[in-house]
Amino acid sequence: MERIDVELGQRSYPIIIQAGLLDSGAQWLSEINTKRLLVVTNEVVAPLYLERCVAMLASTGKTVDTLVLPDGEAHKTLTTLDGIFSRALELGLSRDCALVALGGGVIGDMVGFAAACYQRGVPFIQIPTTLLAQVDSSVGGKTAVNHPLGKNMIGAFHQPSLVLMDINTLATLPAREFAAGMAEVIKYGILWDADFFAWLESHRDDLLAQQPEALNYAIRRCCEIKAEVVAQDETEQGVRALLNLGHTFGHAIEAEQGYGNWLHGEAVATGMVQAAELAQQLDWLDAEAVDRIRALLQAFELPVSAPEGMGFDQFIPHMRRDKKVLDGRLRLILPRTLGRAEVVSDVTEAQLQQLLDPS
Ligand SMILES: NC(=O)c1ccc[n+]([C@@H]2O[C@H](COP(=O)([O-])OP(=O)(O)OC[C@H]3O[C@@H](n4cnc5c(N)ncnc54)[C@H](O)[C@@H]3O)[C@@H](O)[C@H]2O)c1
Ligand SMILES: O=C(O)C(=O)C[C@@H](O)[C@H](O)[C@H](O)COP(=O)(O)O
Ligand SMILES: [Zn+2]
Repeated sequence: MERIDVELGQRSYPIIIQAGLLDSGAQWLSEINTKRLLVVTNEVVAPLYLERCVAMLASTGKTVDTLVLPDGEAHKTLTTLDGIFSRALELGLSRDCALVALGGGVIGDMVGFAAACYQRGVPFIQIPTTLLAQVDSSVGGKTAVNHPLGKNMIGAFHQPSLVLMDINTLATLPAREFAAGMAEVIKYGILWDADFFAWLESHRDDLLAQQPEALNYAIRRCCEIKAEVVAQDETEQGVRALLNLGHTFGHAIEAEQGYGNWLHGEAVATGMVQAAELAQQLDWLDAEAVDRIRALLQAFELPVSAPEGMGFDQFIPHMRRDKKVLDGRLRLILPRTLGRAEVVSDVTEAQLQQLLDPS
């Protein structure tokens, strides 16, 4: 069992990583001061894990209700959120309830946002079941839904009270979703920890085979980094923006292609290569480092170039709406070297055009 604490004063919480936790996690609920839980999941995860999750939660003596949502990024909307509120109200849940997110990042982001809003805020618990959710989205309290004009545009910072990760749930994850999670894993190596990046390169085959020790280490290291960054800067006033490496380009791809057509991790993989290429253009990063980033992502069969037909004119309207824009200026996260990223606010549109419309 691994325990990592996200240190945020009164909003601190533990991340517990353990195989089998879906059945054995009840002890961690003792500090959640509520008698009623609403578990929200989706139609793919429900048949796999809902019954076991409910049995584990109910063994604490709490009353457990459920809600099963449609699956997919296209449903990460205000309309779906309204369904969560309706279910909670129909059940008569008051402020002393807690919501439980059982699923990937889409469920986690929506349930977290519902918890931030329902009766002006109730606690929530993350039980992430995708690699992406375990290494990234279940930690740190960014919650949101999408808007047709932009990713995660409507949301709130609302920290979970507990994160329970059962790595056994990854056994049922489709290969494409596993790869998408690896994009965010590789992100931490590029932006924060060069040794971790090198470890990922040298354990590539173990990770591709989903060898448990390698997977466990990768998940733990990502959670440690995310916990450290979030503890320093909960609401992205500074260092937390680095976790957005590749996302200005990536979110543009997701929105432009239609939510769900490119997976978040796939779009971020391409966005990180674009950020690395831009850093090379600025003489920050040498060609060898860019090649290493590209090669590691490609080893997991992640895309490393923009979708067909998507150039400067398609990227730029989305990029101008990015949440990091300040005073009308784009702020991009670029790798300075492998293992260190920085916020840059003086990239010109001409430089972006050179990157996005090559030839
Ligand atoms: N809040 C954050 O800090 C943060 C960080 C990164 C990403 N995100 C968000 O997370 C979302 C992406 O999350 P995701 O990649 O987990 O996608 P997802 O939630 O759509 O899950 C991927 C697919 O796997 C299915 N699934 C989930 N668990 C499974 C399991 N154990 N076995 C089989 N199938 C399973 C899901 O139903 C879905 O079809 C995006 O909306 C992204 O914006 C948020
Ligand atoms: O936790 C963060 O901070 C991140 O930026 C993590 C990202 O991987 C994640 O996709 C996040 O949801 C993006 O945030 P946004 O503010 O750009 O919507
Ligand atoms: Zn992300």
